[in-house]
Amino acid sequence: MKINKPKHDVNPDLAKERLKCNFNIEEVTNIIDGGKDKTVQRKKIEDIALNNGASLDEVPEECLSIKERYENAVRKSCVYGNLVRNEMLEITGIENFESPVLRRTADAFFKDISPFMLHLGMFVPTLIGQCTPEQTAEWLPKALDMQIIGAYAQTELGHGTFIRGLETTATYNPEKEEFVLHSPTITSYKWWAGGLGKTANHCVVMAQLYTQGKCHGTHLFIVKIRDLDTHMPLPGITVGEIGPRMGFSSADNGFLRFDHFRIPRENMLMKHAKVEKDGVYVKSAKHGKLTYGTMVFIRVTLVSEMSFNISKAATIAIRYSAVRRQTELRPNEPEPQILDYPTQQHKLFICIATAHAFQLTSCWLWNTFQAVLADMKKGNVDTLPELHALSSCLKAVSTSDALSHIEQCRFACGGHGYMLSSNLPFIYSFVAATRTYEGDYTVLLLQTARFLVKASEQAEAGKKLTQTVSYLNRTANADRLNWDNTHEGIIKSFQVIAAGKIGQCVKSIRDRTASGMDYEDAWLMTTVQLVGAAEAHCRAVLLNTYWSEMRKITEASSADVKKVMHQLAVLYLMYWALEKTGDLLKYSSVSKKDLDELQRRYEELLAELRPNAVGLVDAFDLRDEILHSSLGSYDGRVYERLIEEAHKSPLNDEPVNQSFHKYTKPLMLGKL
Ligand SMILES: CCCCCCCC/C=C\CCCCCCCCCCCCCC(=O)SCCNC(=O)CCNC(=O)[C@H](O)C(C)(C)COP(=O)(O)OP(=O)(O)OC[C@H]1O[C@@H](n2cnc3c(N)ncnc32)[C@H](O)[C@@H]1OP(=O)(O)O
Ligand SMILES: Cc1cc2nc3c(=O)[nH]c(=O)nc-3n(C[C@H](O)[C@H](O)[C@H](O)COP(=O)(O)OP(=O)(O)OC[C@H]3O[C@@H](n4cnc5c(N)ncnc54)[C@H](O)[C@@H]3O)c2cc1C
Repeated sequence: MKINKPKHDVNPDLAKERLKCNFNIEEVTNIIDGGKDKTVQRKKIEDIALNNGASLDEVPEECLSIKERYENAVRKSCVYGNLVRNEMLEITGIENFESPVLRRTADAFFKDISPFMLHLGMFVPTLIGQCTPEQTAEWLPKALDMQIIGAYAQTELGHGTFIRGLETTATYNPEKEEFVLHSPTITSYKWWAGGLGKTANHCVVMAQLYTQGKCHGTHLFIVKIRDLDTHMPLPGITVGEIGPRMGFSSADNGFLRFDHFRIPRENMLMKHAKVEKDGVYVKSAKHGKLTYGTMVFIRVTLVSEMSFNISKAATIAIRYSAVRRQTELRPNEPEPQILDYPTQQHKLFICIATAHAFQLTSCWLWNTFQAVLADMKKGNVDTLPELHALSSCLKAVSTSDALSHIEQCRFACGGHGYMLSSNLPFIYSFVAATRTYEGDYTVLLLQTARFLVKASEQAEAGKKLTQTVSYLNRTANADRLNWDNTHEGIIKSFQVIAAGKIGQCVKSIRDRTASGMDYEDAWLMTTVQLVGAAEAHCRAVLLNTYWSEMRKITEASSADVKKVMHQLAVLYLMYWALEKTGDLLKYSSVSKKDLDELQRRYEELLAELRPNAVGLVDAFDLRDEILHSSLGSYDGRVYERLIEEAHKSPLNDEPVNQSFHKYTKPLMLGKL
């Protein structure tokens, strides 16, 4: 495999680590990419991005003012967008505009985020999923060619989670064959939409549809908000940026208010429902929630996005841990590499395993999503509820796990991990948002819980369940599982934990309704348990999917690769078993002795993986331009880079800052 040769000598400790690696790194890279041809394609696309002005910053993004950051991000987005349009999509195929490879190369341009991300990330997918063929022909080519730039404006100041509570109205006027968009209250301001504040000239808007005096609930509309030539907001539109945030600092999340703003009837996205010229409302959808389709799509893609973010953080923290030496273990011996500490390995090796677990699960979820889309094309929506339940819990758990693992990576890098130049704070604040957007963690787990409670009742009634909950058919009446200290035994025990928790929720709801509570209150009182049950179900799905997909995908691999991939998956199983010992004790016959044995094996496994740690993160094949990290570069020049980055601070532009003469000196002299 062609590696990008470092310009400098590699740090000797890191070089030694690479000699220790006992498997073929390229083979693992190919597995992660989904095949050798995909690796070749990825590298080709990365070359295009990296040879054409990536990392265009003279001054680090974070040292710029809010305005400069935004303007710089727009400049780079245009260079990048042009490359996507003219060169990269040629390779991926236009239908793969959401390819993870494009997403990955975007990181070479933006440490933080592109103001155009939501254009490709949500606007275009909404057009694809919600337009009639005529509307698709009208809007999609323009959007893909970036003749129009869009945002996705759903959330309002008053409501994000509860979509049915949105207040923006779209009232149909049959005389003029127009919808009138209006924001009737302060809480109905559209709020948060990425790229809306300053960049977009169009947006998809979710609004309550009124026609013939009746509200038909939320529907989607495409709205031109700015003049294409002057970029001035159109009359009736108030639009702007919502202000500084924890992350997303180079983008322009926006607000939007409509004052009786008129759009043609054809601008309602009419794939699933339409309003006829005379105002008659016609619903063609076989399922009530198809207008939520873009959200399901993004939730599916976020699982792979989390794998990518964990792999970046793990690469940084593990390379750094090989270079960093700290604390004398024995007198007169060199300080050990911090990677030699089992506590460090405990923080970090799970990150490698989790990146693999999420990658394999995301491929499986993507295939499930495609199968559901194919069913829906044939008019069958029966498989949608299971997809919604799966994508909801996997989005919730993958974003939440990614966040805590990335935080561990930062902890693992000590003080230097707190530096923006390490890139860990950027990765962390980006992922922190994913736990909230596209459906908050708790809210999405409660959606999965609704599905699980129904499934549990069906299992009780002897009905055969769909694949991801079929374990309820086998375990619904099981009291306590006989502990079986094998890999399959651990997976089964997680299924029993999930079944036990779901069963307990059903019982709590029934007990509460039996004692006179109405169903809504009984459900509400049980929500803490329901969130736990949905999380447990998600863990069972993740463990089972990772294990079975890993075995499938490594069937033809070399013995060494098989071994290390197997070790990672076992580490993942053991890590979660040890994290959930309380649940295991409650729902299985596991003993203290069994758990002690599991702990011992886990610690041995950390030591077995230790020589391959750097090789495993090298296999993620994240080029320095994508990692943007003073701590995680391939050559391990950690200290040199920290000093180089320090010199870039604008505060070092002059030896004495003017504030000394203005304020500090007068204070010192008592002349303030
Ligand atoms: C061009 C230049 C280059 C630029 C460089 C860019 C480079 C980029 C390269 C590539 C791009 C790739 C990008 C990939 C990364 C993507 C990043 C995206 C960033 C996204 C930013 C964030 C965007 C947002 O946040 S948008 C807003 C999202 N909002 C939400 O998610 C709201 C959450 N709330 C809900 O979903 C719902 O309100 C709810 C589900 C909680 C409740 O809905 P409800 O009240 O209507 O329903 P009920 O609870 O009553 O349920 C009734 C019934 O319906 C079922 N249900 C609910 N939802 C669904 C569904 N979606 N599908 C199917 N069924 C559903 C529910 O289960 C109930 O069923 P029952 O059977 O139980 O009745
Ligand atoms: C960086 C970022 C980018 C975004 N981009 C976009 C965008 O491009 N377009 C767009 O439309 N939106 C966007 N959003 C908005 C985002 O989708 C919402 O913030 C998100 O869906 C959460 O909704 P909320 O803010 O209303 O939270 P709330 O619903 O107010 O949640 C607050 C708390 O209440 C809890 N809660 C709420 N409802 C329930 C319930 N039923 N049961 C139990 N607990 C509950 C939640 O768990 C949470 O702890 C973005 C948000 C962020 C942070």
